[in-house]
Amino acid sequence: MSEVVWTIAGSDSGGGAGIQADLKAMHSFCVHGCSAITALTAQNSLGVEALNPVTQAVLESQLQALANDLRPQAIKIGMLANVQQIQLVAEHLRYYRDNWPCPPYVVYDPVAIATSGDSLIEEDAQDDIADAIKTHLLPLVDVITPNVHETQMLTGIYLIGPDALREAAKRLQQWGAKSVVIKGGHWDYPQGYCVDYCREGEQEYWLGNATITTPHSHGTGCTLSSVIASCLAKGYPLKDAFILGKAYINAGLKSAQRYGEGIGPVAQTRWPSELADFPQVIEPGSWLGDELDFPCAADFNYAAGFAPCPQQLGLYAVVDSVDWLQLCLEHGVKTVQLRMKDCHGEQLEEAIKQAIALGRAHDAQVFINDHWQLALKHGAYGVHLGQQDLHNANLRAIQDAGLRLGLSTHGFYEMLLAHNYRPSYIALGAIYPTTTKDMTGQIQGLQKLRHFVPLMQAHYPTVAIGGIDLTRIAAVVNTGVGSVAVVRAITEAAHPTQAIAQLQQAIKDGRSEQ
Ligand SMILES: Cc1ncc(COP(=O)(O)OP(=O)(O)O)c(N)n1
Ligand SMILES: Cc1ncsc1CCOP(=O)(O)O
Ligand SMILES: [Mg+2]
Repeated sequence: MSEVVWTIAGSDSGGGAGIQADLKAMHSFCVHGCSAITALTAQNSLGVEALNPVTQAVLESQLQALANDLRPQAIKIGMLANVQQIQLVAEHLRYYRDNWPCPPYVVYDPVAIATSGDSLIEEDAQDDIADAIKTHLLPLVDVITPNVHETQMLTGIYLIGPDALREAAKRLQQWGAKSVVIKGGHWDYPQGYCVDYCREGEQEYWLGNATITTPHSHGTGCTLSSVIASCLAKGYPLKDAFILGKAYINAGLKSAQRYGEGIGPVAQTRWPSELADFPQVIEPGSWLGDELDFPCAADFNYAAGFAPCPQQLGLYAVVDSVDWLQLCLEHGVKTVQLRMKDCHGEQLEEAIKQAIALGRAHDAQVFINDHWQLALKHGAYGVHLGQQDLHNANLRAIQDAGLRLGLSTHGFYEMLLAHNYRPSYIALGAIYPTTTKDMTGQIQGLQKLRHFVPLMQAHYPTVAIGGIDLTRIAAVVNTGVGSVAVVRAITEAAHPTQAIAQLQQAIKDGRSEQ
């Protein structure tokens, strides 16, 4: 059953923004959208002709009907036309928070001005509205998604550079919003780029892409916040929800069309699957990172990438000893990783040397986990690193020495971060629960793997890892993933050599069915 998401927002008679956009975006992300309408705006592509807020009773009755039967996993709030509506919605949200066993995520897009430049709040009450938002609504909001104008209107901070965005986001958090996404669509900093900022608790990250030039951008704010709400409802972390929202908007801007004589709507497409539509995670040392003055110590060459490895890595055995490594190689496994967590000093170095030599003797791809210095020293085929290692390892040295680099990822944000480095392969995990490693909160499931593979495999060899065994391997291979990495399916099998043969056969069978 799909998740339920509400939009509490205004109707746009022109069909491009408001609840019309929200419901279409929710449909694209496979959730069931419900609506409580705050105003029946009279709009077309040229502007807003009337606001027509509904009465308190009309709004109240819609919220009651939904609460009685269709409890949501997430609520997106858009246009609230006046102070009374803000207070009413806040009262309801407080009730859900205090009384429902699973209160919904609340995503608030503080719509104040339409793309046409027209106001969407009752103009004589602007200050009162801003005060009511801060006092009543923000303490109940998980994510607020203002654009630069709305951020300035709410905080009074003029957004001249990255530090001003940080300060404004902190201020919105002080008023109660847990996370803040500031949309850079109107920021144009650096020129020709759209840079968005997210502050989640104490953490911050920046996403950027070249500006997509089209006049037809009506409804982008409504759409982005609806996608974020839908993805939160589906269990994605905010980082991934934000990225999926950006990719959806980028794809929509690229195919936006004119309807009417003015500003057309962003197109509502489908779940994004083209890497070219995804934003870049901006890191220190990248061009955008330099433009934003991110402090940078390393001189990594982002453009150069890492040496390639075969597109289909096949069965990928991850083992913790040279004996296991040898057994796998002798039984035809061509991709093996030495993952030794409790071995140090000379013993570790000796094991790594032997593993590299065995890999060469069997003409196989042997990756060394974690110990990149020893892998470099002894000329390994490749190194496998986790996301945390990216900031400690000397990636430049690994790159210059021609070693392959495999990177772990756990979702869209980490995939895009990995993509910055142009690694030799990208792994996604854990697909299923596993006892080999604590992956609490990081179980991806098959559905996410189904999104990961088409996005990545035109660009990288892909690997699925975590909890995969003979009973699950067919479903995993069916996603089109290039390689299946396993630990226990081999090392805890009653007959490991037989298990290797069966796993290899399952991969072969799965491929021939594709
Ligand atoms: C193929 C493959 N994918 C992911 C991992 C996990 O690596 P990492 O994140 O470095 O965690 P540890 O393995 O070091 O616990 C992997 N080893 N192999
Ligand atoms: C190292 C690692 N990284 C993500 S899941 C995992 C463990 C996979 O082990 P198993 O195949 O036994 O579930
Ligand atoms: Mg590691």
